[in-house]
Amino acid sequence: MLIVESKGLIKRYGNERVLDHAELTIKEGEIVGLLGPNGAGKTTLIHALCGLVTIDAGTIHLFGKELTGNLTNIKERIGLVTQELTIFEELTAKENLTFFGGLYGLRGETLQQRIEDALDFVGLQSQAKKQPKTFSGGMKRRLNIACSLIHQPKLLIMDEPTVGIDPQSRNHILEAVRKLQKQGTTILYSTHYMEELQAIASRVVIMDQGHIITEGTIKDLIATIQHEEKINLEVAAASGDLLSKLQQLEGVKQVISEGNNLQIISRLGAGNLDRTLTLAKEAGGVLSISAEKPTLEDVFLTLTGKHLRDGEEYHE
Ligand SMILES: Nc1ncnc2c1ncn2[C@@H]1O[C@H](COP(=O)(O)OP(=O)(O)OP(=O)(O)O)[C@@H](O)[C@H]1O
Repeated sequence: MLIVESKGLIKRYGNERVLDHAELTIKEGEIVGLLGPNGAGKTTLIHALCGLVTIDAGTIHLFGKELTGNLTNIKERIGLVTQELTIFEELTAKENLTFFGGLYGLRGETLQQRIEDALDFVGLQSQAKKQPKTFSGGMKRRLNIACSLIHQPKLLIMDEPTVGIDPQSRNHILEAVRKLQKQGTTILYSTHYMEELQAIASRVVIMDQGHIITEGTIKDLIATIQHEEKINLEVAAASGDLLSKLQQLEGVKQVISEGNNLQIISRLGAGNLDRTLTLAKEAGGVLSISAEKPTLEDVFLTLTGKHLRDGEEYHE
């Protein structure tokens, strides 16, 4: 079953088309990664899917129903983790969850059980009675996620949930996302961090200038780009003779040397690792070697001509 189906979405701010025929489908049980450079329209798309911005044209179906008119029945099945924190700093973690649970009509024992489950899910059980103002940035983000899970949504939409957080909190969040998927939740996950998608996404959708420019599994996306293989080599002695022999290997496009560090760039599939190693050993020995395969970052760069935003330092 399709949980999300948007067709021909257009959203204008002034003369700018922020969404320009954005088409997105998400099947039940998928974790779909949403990637795009700054300003691509990801947050606008997410807000449109949650009914938070009105669209100028197009249709959105969630759980098979069109997102128009009375939305309560649809909205209660969605959880949104916003980019900005939506928790109350002066309330304890438990009081925050009680508040958000109350908004969904949860009461009594059910609410208490959900609060425990939500805290457990994000690894904050021991912090239940503490105020978020005493938390690290990562703990606040985890509480923010717990608040959006309290009503056990069938579709969870996460808009850059790990920006600027510590590695431990990031791992907690990725682990929680995997667990949610196993429990049957469908997830749309927007991020700038390729390695997160590598770890969790069933499928990746790349967005630029208001529309989806490509989508597929990470493996399939990488297979679509013609790329080079790179071998990085540190040798005992980078003689002119070695450089010229490496240059003559079949499929080698370029040999870049910087002291005893060499980078050999070959056509994809040239399979020069063994031959490179043999030549370097004959020339005096190899201190280190590594091979680089094309990554999702390369796909992104090829398609958009842009780098993703540099990863921020985390701050506590
Ligand atoms: N309320 C608004 N009024 C006017 N312009 C807006 C508004 N909201 C977004 N925009 C513009 O729409 C474009 C897309 O913004 P959006 O936040 O959807 O991008 P994004 O892909 O989520 O970017 P980021 O990765 O930086 O969060 C940007 O040019 C932004 O300035």
